Amino acid sequence: MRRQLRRHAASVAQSGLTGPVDIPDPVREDEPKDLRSRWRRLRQSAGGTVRGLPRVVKLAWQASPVITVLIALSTLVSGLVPTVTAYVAKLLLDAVVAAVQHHGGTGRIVELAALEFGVFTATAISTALTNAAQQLLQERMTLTIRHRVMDHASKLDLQFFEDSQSYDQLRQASQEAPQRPMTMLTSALGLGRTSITFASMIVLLVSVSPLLAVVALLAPVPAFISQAKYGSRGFMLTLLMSPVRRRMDYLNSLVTTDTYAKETKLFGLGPYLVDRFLRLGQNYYARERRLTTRRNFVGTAWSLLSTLAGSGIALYIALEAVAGRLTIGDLALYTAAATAVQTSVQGLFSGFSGMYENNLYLDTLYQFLETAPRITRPAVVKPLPEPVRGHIEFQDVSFSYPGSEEKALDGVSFEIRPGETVAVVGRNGAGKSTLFKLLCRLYDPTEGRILLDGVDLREFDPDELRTRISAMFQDYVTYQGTAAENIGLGQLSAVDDRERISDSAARAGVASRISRLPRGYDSPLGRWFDQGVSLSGGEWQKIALARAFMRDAPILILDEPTSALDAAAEHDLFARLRALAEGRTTLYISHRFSTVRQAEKILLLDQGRLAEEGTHEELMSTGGDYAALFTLQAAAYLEEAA
Ligand SMILES: Nc1ncnc2c1ncn2[C@@H]1O[C@H](COP(=O)(O)OP(=O)(O)OP(=O)(O)O)[C@@H](O)[C@H]1O
Repeated sequence: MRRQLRRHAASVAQSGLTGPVDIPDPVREDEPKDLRSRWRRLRQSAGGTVRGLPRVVKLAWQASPVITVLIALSTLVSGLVPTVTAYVAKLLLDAVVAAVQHHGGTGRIVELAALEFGVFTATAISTALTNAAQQLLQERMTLTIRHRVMDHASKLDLQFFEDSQSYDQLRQASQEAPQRPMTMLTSALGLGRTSITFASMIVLLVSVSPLLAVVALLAPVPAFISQAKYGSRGFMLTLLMSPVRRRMDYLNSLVTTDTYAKETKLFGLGPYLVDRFLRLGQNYYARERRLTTRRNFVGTAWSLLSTLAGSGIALYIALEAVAGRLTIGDLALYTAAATAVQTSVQGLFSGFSGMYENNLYLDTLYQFLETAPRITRPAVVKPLPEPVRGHIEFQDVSFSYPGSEEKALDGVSFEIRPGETVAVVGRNGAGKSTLFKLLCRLYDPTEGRILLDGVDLREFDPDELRTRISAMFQDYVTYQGTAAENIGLGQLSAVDDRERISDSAARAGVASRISRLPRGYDSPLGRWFDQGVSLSGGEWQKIALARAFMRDAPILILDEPTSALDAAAEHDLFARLRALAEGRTTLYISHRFSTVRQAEKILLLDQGRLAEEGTHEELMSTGGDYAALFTLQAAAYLEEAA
């Protein structure tokens, strides 16, 4: 079923922004015709349904053994309650009839009434216990799972986050899955409770009349069949609709989120997006309505058959009671039992389908938890040299992103001496950021190797290695925290070290701006929280730079550090870069050649290959691509100046 659904999901309304809003019918696979293959299919889906159960029980046990036992016991009790209640009611009725007929003897009636009171009290207590236990277990299990998901996500490779399929898995695992194990457990408990009621009722009925037991069992079959048919269609529809719902959520966020508001207004997208949302919603509703109406009408027709059979039997029993072959109590018992059996058959079905659906979600959760990071500590860890000198060597390094044929880096070799300042340049998509990611060991090269102080990066502990690198990426984070936190997070151990934080801010050229904030370093930044200060793009970039400067690491990596800075701030930063980079090996990416020329070495990448390497003067004199690009930019400035 999953494969089928995935096929359809892909064909629904493409990107969601344009294209058709129709929702195709789920195409059902050819139904198996012969009995044996039907049986096999039933077994498969039943197997798939209960597969997840042991894992869930284990989770519940880990979350709280006491509550788990309590829930199991109360399930047993509440499963028996309807049968015991029906039986006591029968005894009571029989006693009443006997008393009426013999005019007197109310002692037994009082006893039975007391027993009935006892049963009701036990029911109320067990229901209250079950509810409380379920709520508590829900909280604990959700917490346990969210913690496990978060913990696991924090250990996964960057690749996992940059790949859309696995990222989807993560979203599902963190948003959908945490509630599922408890829902699964609740379904399973419901199933257990219903099974107990069902079995005990049948036993009770057999004791009254085996024929009645058979009839009571057969009467709900038509209703069961219609439930099964429409129930599974409903589930398929829900899954088929999930990409549609996701699209609707996306459209909704485009119109209601601050970051999109500017463009939405400027391009006049509001009415268009609202209209798409509405059309998708109407389509969705129409499908839902069709299924719901059919399910209810056809379901009712089928269950009328059951009602007919049940009423016939009730009449038969009534006549038998009149004839004195059955008691009034038996009549009452049958009525109660027939209703209970019918409800439990429906309960069994919905329990099964609920478990089936939850199991699909659980599969995703476990798949996610089983994903192992590839970039891990080697079996034999080489300790990092003390101190790290920062001698970097790329030896014939090639790299393709997973799932991509193209090489983002292709046979790149170069060497950077300790303490050298290197600029990496090249057109968009040339592979500059990729080179940085490899150096931080966020990915491993597909071919070749990268050496730090003569040792392959893969021989170090990756976490240790990263503590020796300060980096600022192109898509730096703007944390919704105070100015001090935004900077201090660059070196967690010094997050409270105000002196170091203000020193880093000064180096990034943002100290005076922070001092002008209402509460200085304690001012909250960003608009998510009350009284947060909105910074400009360039100011945020300086904060990110300050964060990179927090770490006193031997390697400094800056990916377009001045892309949002004004000309004066950029000039100021590069004028000080020498001092800032003192004693560290520094690599930076920049598209502005005025800032590149002062680097001790320039690497020009072109479509993943290292096309040119040297100082500004050397590259200018060779008259290659660098010289051409430099002249192009310089000419533009000169023209403007002229
Ligand atoms: N996560 C990714 N998955 C697949 N391909 C990627 C990924 N990131 C980048 N690429 C591809 O790798 C190539 C190099 O990208 P990279 O980001 O290294 O370029 P860049 O030189 O930094 O470009 P820019 O100057 O635009 O920042 C591009 O063709 C890009 O499409």
